[in-house]
Amino acid sequence: MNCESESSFLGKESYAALQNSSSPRSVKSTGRTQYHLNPQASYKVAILGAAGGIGQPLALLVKINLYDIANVKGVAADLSHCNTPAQVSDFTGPSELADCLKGVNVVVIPAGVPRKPGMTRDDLFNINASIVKTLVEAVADNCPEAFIHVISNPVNSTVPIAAEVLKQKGVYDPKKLFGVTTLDVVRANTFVAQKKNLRLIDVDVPVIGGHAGITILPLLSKTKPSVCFTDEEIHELTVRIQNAGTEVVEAKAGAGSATLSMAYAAARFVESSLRALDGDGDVYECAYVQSDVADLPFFASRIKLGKKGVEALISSDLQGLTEYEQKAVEALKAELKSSIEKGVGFAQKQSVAAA
Ligand SMILES: NC(=O)C1=CN([C@@H]2O[C@H](COP(=O)(O)OP(=O)(O)OC[C@H]3O[C@@H](n4cnc5c(N)ncnc54)[C@H](O)[C@@H]3O)[C@@H](O)[C@H]2O)C=CC1
Ligand SMILES: O=C([O-])CC(=O)C(=O)O
Repeated sequence: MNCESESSFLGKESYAALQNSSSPRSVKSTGRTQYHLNPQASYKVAILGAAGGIGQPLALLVKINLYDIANVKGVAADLSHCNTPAQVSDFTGPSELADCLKGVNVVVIPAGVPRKPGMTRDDLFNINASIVKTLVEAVADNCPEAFIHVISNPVNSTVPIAAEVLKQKGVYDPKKLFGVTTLDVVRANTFVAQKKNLRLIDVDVPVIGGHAGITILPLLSKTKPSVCFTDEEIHELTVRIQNAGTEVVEAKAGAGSATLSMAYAAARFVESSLRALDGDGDVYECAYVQSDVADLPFFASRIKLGKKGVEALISSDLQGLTEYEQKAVEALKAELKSSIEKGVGFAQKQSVAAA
């Protein structure tokens, strides 16, 4: 089955809700409250892992091509009754993956297993590394020009795996590969607004580094609007943001990790990507990408998104850091480096084994 969105990727109502409840800097900095995608344009988004805890609510917000190894027909049938313009199609199993990906502009990958209490994200490596590798190979074969959003954990390693796979296939464009760290920003904005009694819509905290434990580093000194924090508040907020995923894993007590907030965050990142593809010249998000801002090959920072993907890395966020933040940047480097090397090593070994 093939599908195409008729006008915008979200139904009018979902799109408006998302616009009103998220606060990307770009929207505020231009004084705009809403960006409308070109009604003549048509974009395709595929979700790989669409039957899962993240995939289903994400599909509600971004209903387009849904793929899973599990049956995704019911999810598609259910969503198809929403009176929103985007069409939804379902694809199940490896034999339908190529059809799902043909002509797609944005591929979102939440396929893989989630954590249970007591596990680290890295404990998911053995299962999720192969899943991401296989799916990215299919992306390389069927829609090599697409923006790729990697959600599957451990993101610090799965993104380098995806990069190696794309290199092996000869189609790597570092500007189009993203580890999705939007949830870290969403959490930082929420927790800061709560703590300081600010309007949520006004708050924007850049989060840099990676997506696990101490590699998640909110730059509270760069919060917009400018806010004064005590040292205790900075430490408490930083630790809460770093452990927020674990907070949800423990509260769910074995039933998985964050799904609804992740779907919300992923929909925001998809929306930003589509706005960029559509020609909006003012789109900024944080994401984990190939980078040169911190002596590591991959690093999360604010980026400017354009039609061709990453247009600029906003390295100025790393200047003028507080002593606390500088120490935290230095402290995260060893763990992030080792996660990157683990991902690269895995992909290279697999390639040698296959040769
Ligand atoms: N980047 C981030 O901020 C976050 C990342 N995650 C990660 O997202 C991933 C998914 O989480 P959930 O949706 O809660 O898990 P889930 O288990 O509910 O769903 C995963 C889905 O992936 C599917 N799947 C497995 N192998 C596949 C394959 N080869 N091809 C296509 N689909 C496949 C499964 O059938 C399932 O429907 C986990 O690795 C989790 O750690 C979760 C929250 C936040
Ligand atoms: O904590 C997890 O395993 C899922 C995740 O990445 C998050 O919620 O940030």
